[in-house]
Amino acid sequence: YKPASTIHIFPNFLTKSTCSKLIKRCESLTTFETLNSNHVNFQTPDVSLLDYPDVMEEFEKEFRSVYDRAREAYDIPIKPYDEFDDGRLGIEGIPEFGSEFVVEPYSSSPLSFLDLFVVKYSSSYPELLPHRDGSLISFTIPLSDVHKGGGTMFNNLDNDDRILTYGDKAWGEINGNVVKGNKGNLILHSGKMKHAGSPITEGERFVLVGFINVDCKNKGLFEACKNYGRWDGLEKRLKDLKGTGRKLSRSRKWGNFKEGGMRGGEFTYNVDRIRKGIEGRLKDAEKGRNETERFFLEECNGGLEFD
Ligand SMILES: O=C(O)CCC(=O)C(=O)O
Ligand SMILES: [Fe+2]
Repeated sequence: YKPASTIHIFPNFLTKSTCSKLIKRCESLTTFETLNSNHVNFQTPDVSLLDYPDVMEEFEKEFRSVYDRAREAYDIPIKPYDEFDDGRLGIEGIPEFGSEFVVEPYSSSPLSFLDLFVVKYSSSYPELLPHRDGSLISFTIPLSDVHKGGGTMFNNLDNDDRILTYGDKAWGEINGNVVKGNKGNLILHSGKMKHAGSPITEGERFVLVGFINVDCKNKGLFEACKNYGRWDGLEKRLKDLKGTGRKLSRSRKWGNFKEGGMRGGEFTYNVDRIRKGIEGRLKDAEKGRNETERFFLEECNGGLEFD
């Protein structure tokens, strides 16, 4: 494995015109005036593209190739979800929540978006404080470059040893511990490394941010991170939906949780059961049963190196 502390940069991942198109599209959907409460602890003025299937479709090719680059960067094999699923998460019909909440348990890719959103930083919201994401893998793609300051700060980045670029070396610049990639660059990093949105001092900064979920059998911490990260958002969505008669389902296409109607092969989520599953995963991970688990435990899950 490459160290989880490596920041992977793919220059010119999106063309400049795709970046502008995406900003325009988002501005037609929101004024970016309110904070997105889906991100429980670190809210940003953003629009979640997962709520807009037509946008997901319009940029499908680009979004899908994020998965390809993530697999390349983190050596993630392509396998159907069924092969990984050992059933321990306990997704099955349990009456507690009634049939109000349903999910589709299968996904054809080990990767899926926990969230995918465009943030707008401006004088009214110039920065995002240091945090870890719920996701094991996260990414940012700068969509604009007409601002001063900005960029993504990584707590423990004191030189560019941790940066791995692919192809074109002219990716942008590093100032202290702030990575300021050029417009359209894909910057992949572990969500478990502490990072922040560095303050902008002038102009506006649009950035596409994604939280990537990783499914992988018998890799305790993969699972722990996955479910731990998923928990906040899922719990919030369940709360919001309770009593409304609306349903929560898992989109087959993108593997993320979405509001939606009933589809074939669905199961009911039992919240306590999921919580138990998550706790079990975390315990397994703490025991460090195998090399992979130890690796992620030490390197990814808040080891001292990352504080
Ligand atoms: O603005 C950035 O570069 C980082 C954004 C971020 O970390 C997040 O939205 O979770
Ligand atoms: Fe983040």
